[in-house]
Amino acid sequence: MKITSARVIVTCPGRNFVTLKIETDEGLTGVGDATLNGRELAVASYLTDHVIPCLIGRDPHRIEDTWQYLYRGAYWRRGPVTMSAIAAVDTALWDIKAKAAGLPLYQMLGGRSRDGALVYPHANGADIEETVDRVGDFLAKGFKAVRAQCGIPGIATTYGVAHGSKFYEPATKGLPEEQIWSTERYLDFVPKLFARLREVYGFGPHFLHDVHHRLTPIEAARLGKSLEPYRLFWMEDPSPAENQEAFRLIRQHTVTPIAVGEVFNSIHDCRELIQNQLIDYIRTTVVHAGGITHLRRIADLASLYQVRTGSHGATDLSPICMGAALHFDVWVPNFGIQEYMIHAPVTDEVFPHAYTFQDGYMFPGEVPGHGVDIDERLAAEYPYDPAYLPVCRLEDGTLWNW
Ligand SMILES: O=C(O)[C@@H](O)[C@@H](O)[C@H](O)[C@H](O)CO
Ligand SMILES: [Mg+2]
Repeated sequence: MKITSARVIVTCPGRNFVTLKIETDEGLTGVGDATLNGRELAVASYLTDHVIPCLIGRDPHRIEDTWQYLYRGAYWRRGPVTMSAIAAVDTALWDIKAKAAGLPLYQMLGGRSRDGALVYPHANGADIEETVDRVGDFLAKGFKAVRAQCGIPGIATTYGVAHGSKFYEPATKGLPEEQIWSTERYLDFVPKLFARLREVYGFGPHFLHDVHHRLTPIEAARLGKSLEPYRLFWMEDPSPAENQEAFRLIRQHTVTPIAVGEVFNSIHDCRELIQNQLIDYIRTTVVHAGGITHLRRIADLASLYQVRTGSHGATDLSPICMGAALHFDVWVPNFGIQEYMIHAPVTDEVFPHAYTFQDGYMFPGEVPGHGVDIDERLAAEYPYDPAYLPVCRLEDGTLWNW
């Protein structure tokens, strides 16, 4: 089999997505997600201008060799743009390989380790009682784990909380929105949210919380300690992780489990965190961490240290990434949980998919490949619409981590 053509499809059904479609001389096609929120066209150009010309004529079955060719062959290694582009190729090739075998992708990875993947959605509200109600809505739908984020008194805009009645969505149209942050107000407030959630729902459901890189290590340690009575499933991204060693300080102070890695793109970003057992869950994804081929390497390293997977699954990762992730999740031995921030109906229409949700779990489906496609005719009706992630400032104007 040979790759005869490949193209990038940029579309905005509700939000922007970048998709790579690879075609072969045997009529089999595969698709991969290449979406990098707020920097979409950089990956589209990387693929169109620099990667696709190298793919034509190659054997699509040689996934590992193609991965190495694009990683080592570029000379300039790693980084979110490069690794998202490689991921798109890798995902599309796994899709083709599984379709050629007539098998769902998880069978190509080694078969099922479990029936379905435990998932968590996002509940958010302007105040504690609204957040408690939103969590209740998800529990009523059968979810067994829910992430809770809440507006903080005295801060106009809080990470993870919707403006008005619209669903929360990270990127906004126009130039980056500026948000204000107060660590002091946040640290005082968050334990009250989880105290109330445990009071209302008891200790049956799993609760998760995303700090979104806002704290210094000692502040993160304080938050972890103050949340211990509420037994969170995890505290996510408590502090920026460029300095992996910094997590030792957090770890020494608290037994609240820690999840990190949605912004990582390489095994080297998390090697020390994993080998020193400074985290409990690794959140690298198919799209931003070099595809299934590289994610598998990260998960295997993590398994040696009893670190489990908890892949990023926000709406800015396309249904193609979600489909591929679910095949990975039902296979990977050291699975923890999968994020499932539910896509808008218009997104689902453009990306028809075989995956389903039932009683707190998601199932990748049994169709050959990863089970997600793109309706190109419909996609063309939603042209690219530039949007940016917000930026964050402290109350005195200092630029901070969003
Ligand atoms: O855990 C999460 O889902 C978040 O951290 C993301 O929504 C993140 O803000 C976006 O993916 C950024 O594009
Ligand atoms: Mg996050």
